[in-house]
Amino acid sequence: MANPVGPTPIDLASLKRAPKVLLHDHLDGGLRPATVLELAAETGYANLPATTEPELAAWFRDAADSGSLVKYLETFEHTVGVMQTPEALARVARECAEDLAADGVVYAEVRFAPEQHLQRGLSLDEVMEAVLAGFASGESAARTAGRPIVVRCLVTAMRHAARSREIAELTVRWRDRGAVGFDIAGAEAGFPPSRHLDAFEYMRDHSAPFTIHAGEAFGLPSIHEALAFCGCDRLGHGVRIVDDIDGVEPGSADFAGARLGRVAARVRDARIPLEMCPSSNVQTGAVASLEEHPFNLLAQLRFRVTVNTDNRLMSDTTMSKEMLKLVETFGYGWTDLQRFTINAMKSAFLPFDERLAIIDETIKPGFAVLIG
Ligand SMILES: O=c1[nH]cnc2c1ncn2[C@@H]1O[C@H](CO)[C@@H](O)[C@H]1O
Ligand SMILES: [Zn+2]
Repeated sequence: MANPVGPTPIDLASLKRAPKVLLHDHLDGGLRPATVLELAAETGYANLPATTEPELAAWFRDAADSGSLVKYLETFEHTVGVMQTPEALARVARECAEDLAADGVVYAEVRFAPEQHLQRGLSLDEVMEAVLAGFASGESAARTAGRPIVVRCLVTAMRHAARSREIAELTVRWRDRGAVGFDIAGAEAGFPPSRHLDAFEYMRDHSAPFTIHAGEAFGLPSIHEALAFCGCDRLGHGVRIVDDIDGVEPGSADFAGARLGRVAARVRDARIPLEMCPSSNVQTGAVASLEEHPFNLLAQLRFRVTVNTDNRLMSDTTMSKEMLKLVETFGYGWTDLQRFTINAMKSAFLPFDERLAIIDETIKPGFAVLIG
């Protein structure tokens, strides 16, 4: 129904009502601080760097604010450390679905690396079972609370390790039970995507999609490899694609003279989705500040940009907060936010008919109310 008084002002409360789509969110980067403390007590994890909820929340945010991806990733030791039992994994997954739904996310792909959750003897399949059961239970709690959400899982392999082929097989094994795609994550410099070619070949051989963290802490060659050698369907971050665009001054709003190199042109022409995570990129030093984030340049040049959280705990963020930051920095309105949201839904690893239904039945009507 149209809003008789025109567009709703954009603030955190109205953004929470907007139907949002999240493609890049790490399960082990989104725990509630209180849950980290409780799980540590329950499972006997003794290495937490703080003992109260506010101190722990601040510790994650400040430690992640390091300007270096490698240092940023060190904070995951403590979240992964408390996610080693089926009960803990299921609880974290359930709360993740509930928290996203409460923020107005209607579709989410949440990723994690099963190989990091074997410290207490679980098998890879037991880890998958616990996490997917947690998502299902979170979905049903959200439905009961009147905020329905669809949550699917992306299965990540760690790029410094050597289990990616096995993880790709795990993904395909679970694909009809909620695992919709595969990913590689972890430190990027020194660990190029081409180290994991056999995993990507396995995915392609099984007609199964994957995304690759590329162009975050390392430059254009990483993006080129991810596309040309590995054949990824989406790019995690991909911010360094800006290195292949000339003719625009950093921070300038004049995009008319932009010239795209071959890789950037390929990304735009093939409509390769970019999973952009603004706050995370500032924390890891991938960009110097939000003002200098290439999100707006890429959006204006009509790359298929999407808005994501990456790690809600480390960045003290939500989808609504990421959108608010973009609105405040670049002056976006509801129609821009709707475009980014539809970009994301079109790029999801969900079957086409299900994507279309969410766009037509949830996203467009939800934004229509706000646009007025
Ligand atoms: O922005 C990122 N870049 C690369 N790796 C990441 C990022 N955020 C999290 N992880 C890594 O992915 C693992 C599985 O979820 C996390 O444990 C963390 O090591
Ligand atoms: Zn990530």
